[in-house]
Amino acid sequence: LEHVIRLDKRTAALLTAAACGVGAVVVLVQKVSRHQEAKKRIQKATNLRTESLRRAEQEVLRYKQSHPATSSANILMLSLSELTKQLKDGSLSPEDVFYTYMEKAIDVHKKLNCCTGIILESFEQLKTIHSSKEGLLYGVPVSIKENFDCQNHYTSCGVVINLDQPIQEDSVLVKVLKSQGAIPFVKTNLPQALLNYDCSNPIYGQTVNPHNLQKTSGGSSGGEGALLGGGGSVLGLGSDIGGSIRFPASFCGVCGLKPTAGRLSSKGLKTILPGQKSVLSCPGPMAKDVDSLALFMQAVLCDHMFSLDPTIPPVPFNVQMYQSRKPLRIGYLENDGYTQPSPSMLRGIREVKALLERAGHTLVPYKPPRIKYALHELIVRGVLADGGATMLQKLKGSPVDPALIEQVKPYYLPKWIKKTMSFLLSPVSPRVPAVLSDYIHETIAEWRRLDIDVLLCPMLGPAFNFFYCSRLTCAVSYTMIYNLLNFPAGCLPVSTVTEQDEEELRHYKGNYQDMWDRHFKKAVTGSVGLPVAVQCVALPWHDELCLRFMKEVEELVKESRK
Ligand SMILES: CCCCCCCC/C=C\CCCCCCCC(=O)NCC(=O)O
Repeated sequence: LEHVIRLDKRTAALLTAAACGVGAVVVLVQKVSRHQEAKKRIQKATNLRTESLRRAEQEVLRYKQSHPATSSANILMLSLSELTKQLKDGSLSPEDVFYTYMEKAIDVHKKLNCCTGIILESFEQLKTIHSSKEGLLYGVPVSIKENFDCQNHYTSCGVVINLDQPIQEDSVLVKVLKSQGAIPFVKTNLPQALLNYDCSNPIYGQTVNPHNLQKTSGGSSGGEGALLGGGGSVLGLGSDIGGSIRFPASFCGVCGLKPTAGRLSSKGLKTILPGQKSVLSCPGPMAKDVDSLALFMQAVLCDHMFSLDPTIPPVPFNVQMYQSRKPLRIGYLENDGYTQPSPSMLRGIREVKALLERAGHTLVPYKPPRIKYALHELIVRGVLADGGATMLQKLKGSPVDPALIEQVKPYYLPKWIKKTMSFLLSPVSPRVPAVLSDYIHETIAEWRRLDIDVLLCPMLGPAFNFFYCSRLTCAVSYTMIYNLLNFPAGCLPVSTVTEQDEEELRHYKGNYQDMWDRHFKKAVTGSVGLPVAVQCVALPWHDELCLRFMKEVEELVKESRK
């Protein structure tokens, strides 16, 4: 009997070992085949991009040979309002404008890797564009961030799992832009899974900054920022859940508006956390000047959008509010108490504050109520309520991009470890959760108490060195708070980094003097000459007031340079 038991034990051990072996082989085979599948999909997507660029380049060459008199340099110098005027009165042809921007976009892409593909259908659209002459954007080539659905193109959001089928239908905003005579001509790059303010993914690679190739363009609408900053587009469409329109605008020296979420249609705009409602994502324009942002808003806030997406309040653009010049009471913020601004961010605020005061506005110091609570309790717990599980789901079967890895490492930890770490770290780390409350109304009450119309606050910058964005999620404090509050917020360039700013950075300590503060200092080091921006904010649904404030800052800065 003993012999039989011993034999049975041995058999059981052998069978268990064999089962484990088979299991391991199955897991390995699955992993290898997922990896192969991912490689195939990436190859297919990049081949499509290369082919679209090749065909577009050929078409440009053909056009240039038959139209040698086209004055490209002159077209590229025009602001959007001048361009639309000349297209309308016929002094410029849509063909000349289209081929000029197509050539320039390809050229900029070759330097900055900012496009995920050319929208070849735009060549067809150009042939019938004369029927849209009444449109506010007649003949204007517009660049589109990759996460907006465009018929026949992928909407990957930088993740391989989404490289499944090309999209069947244009997003609402793309349809509306076309009906206003705009020509969506190129799709632009973004970071893997969108929840990052760098601009790199395993499909299309890293987009770099037009002012310094050693810096990131910022993200997530980083392809837009780079293309616009490099002069390859005059108007772009981005999206923003934490600053993704404003970061690349700031890093690349262009303007961007995150409108009130719900003002523009998000139908056909892909996000990585569908159903997450605590912090709202929304589409918005990016361009070289504030008037272009306003023109975009005026064009898309039309009956066509309201009928394609009846969830959007049918409120057209308030031109009167945009053009008003009545003196404002302006709250101003120098340091939110969370991320200490870099010297150039702070100088930007102080210089603009002085210009606004000289122009007759009243400036009132402002501090966001309970910033740590808003960031930790409301934003982190809202966006990462599932411990990052939804995001990790999207990364399955594909390499994690080096520009994202530091951010997602903690998401991979088992739930019990995350909970224990959060509990254990709370006494030692000042940057870990607090309590809940009705924060939006508390903030509005503070605005009412101070009697302020708008807010001037720092905009993160200058452009970061590579691989720092994923280590510095805490630096979204100046932008993501307005997604949480759902206040419209825009940013515009006001200066460039000086030698003096760089010198002062050597003494930067940060509000906490912790690991993040040390990372921040390294992230913005070596930035002389790069753009410096400020952020302008208004109350919900007052998008036109936000733009009007931005416009005034833009004019005052321009005037001060004369
Ligand atoms: C430790 C406190 C930090 C406060 C905020 C942390 C929130 C953590 C979650 C993820 C990081 C978010 C980075 C956001 C970057 C901008 C993303 C964006 O706007 N994407 C656009 C879009 O999704 O359309």
